[in-house]
Amino acid sequence: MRAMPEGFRWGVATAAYQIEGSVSADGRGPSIWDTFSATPGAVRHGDTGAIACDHYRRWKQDFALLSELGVSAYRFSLAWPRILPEGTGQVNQSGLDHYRRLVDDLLARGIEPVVTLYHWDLPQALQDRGGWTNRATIDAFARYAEVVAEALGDRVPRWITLNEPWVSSFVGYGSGRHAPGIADGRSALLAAHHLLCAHGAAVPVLRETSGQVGVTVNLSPVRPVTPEDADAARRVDGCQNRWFLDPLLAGRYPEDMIEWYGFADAEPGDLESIAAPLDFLGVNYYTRTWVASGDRDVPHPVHPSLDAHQVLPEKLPRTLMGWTIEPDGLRELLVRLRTDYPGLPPVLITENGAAFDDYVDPEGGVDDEERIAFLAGHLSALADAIDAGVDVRGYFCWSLLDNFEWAEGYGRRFGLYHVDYATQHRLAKASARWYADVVKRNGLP
Ligand SMILES: OC[C@@H]1[C@@H](O)[C@H](O)[C@@H](O)c2[nH]c(CCc3ccccc3)c[n+]21
Repeated sequence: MRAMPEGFRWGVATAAYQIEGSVSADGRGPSIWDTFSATPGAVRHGDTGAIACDHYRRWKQDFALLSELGVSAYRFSLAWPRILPEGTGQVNQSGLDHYRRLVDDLLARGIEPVVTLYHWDLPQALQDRGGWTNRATIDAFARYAEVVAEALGDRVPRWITLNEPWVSSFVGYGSGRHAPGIADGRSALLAAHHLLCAHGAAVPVLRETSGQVGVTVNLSPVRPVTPEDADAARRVDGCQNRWFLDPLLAGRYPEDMIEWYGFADAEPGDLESIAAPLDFLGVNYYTRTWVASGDRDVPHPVHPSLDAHQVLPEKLPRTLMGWTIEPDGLRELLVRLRTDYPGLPPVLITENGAAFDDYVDPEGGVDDEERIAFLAGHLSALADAIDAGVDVRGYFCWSLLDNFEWAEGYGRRFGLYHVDYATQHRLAKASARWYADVVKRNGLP
């Protein structure tokens, strides 16, 4: 038995654009993901979030699944375009009312709402003015945080300002593989900086509420495939991990990367604002990053697209996303955080999970043993990190439901519950029953 500490929070996570659907209902405005997914070739099979899991209408049944799992917390995101359809200006009360209902139902179930303000669905109207490359978007985000704090501030116990600023900036503005589909290195750096500044502007606003405040970053330990790749690996670590951890936790950008990028867009006061004290750090972990520079160095300044540099050692098992299955990477990254960042606040694992080729068998079940093994391995590694002294307060499995997996569309299933998109029927996979037992025991059997 690997028991987690007393009071450990067990949860599952989702995000608005990936599950809600109803993209034009009740005054919602368009987001950059509505625009991007409607762009031919942008998303596999031309999939979009227009319907998704129809959660905007089926949320009450889905919340019954949370009670079935017995989770003590549920992480989800608010759709900025439902609350401020133009990104700024007029507030849409219907949008706020929807999320008030969700939060109140969770509280009535004894489930802690952990609310992400921004999980990639920037209002298109803001992107029309440059989006995250426009410094004005910082103020727009701060105003959005004020509107949300006023509406929900008395009943949300934990706020997450941003989900994964690295993906929003380097994948959305650097590689172009995510919305808004821009492939420009300098835009990626500007977007990353303004996202961090937006986080810094929102922290004091959310601190006025009764809730704790944090931010979620995706972290991945970086390994060189051969010793000759060590420099390239250090740069990928600098881009993917340190470019966000250093400002957030130490109030500075990493020197080696400032030089590598020639970055000079921080204004006086920015870094102090970004480094606002956090009540917790959200960490999303999925895999290690393997880097082979080969005859090319890490391209300047964008994070190498995963295909070009993710030369995966053949011997390692992979998920359907092509990501290596490396549970010990979770322990490794948490111990590194504790070692390298003295200011590290308590940690929440705000995402961990995997996509496998789920199959509904003739008896109507999904016996996803690979997912159970994946989760068990990562929870064991998490227990090792906690035994090593890392202060981890909770774990959120990605995801409650199969959902819209961004550029991969619906072809990649991460859910504990299988979704038949033709009927919207939810079906508990074997992993859902397994996870419910882990939650009940407060640890691995
Ligand atoms: O890909 C699974 C999940 C997404 O569905 C979540 O919305 C997102 O927060 C999330 N982040 C990561 C790791 C970073 C990453 C995201 C997308 C593409 C490549 C790497 C994996 N996931």
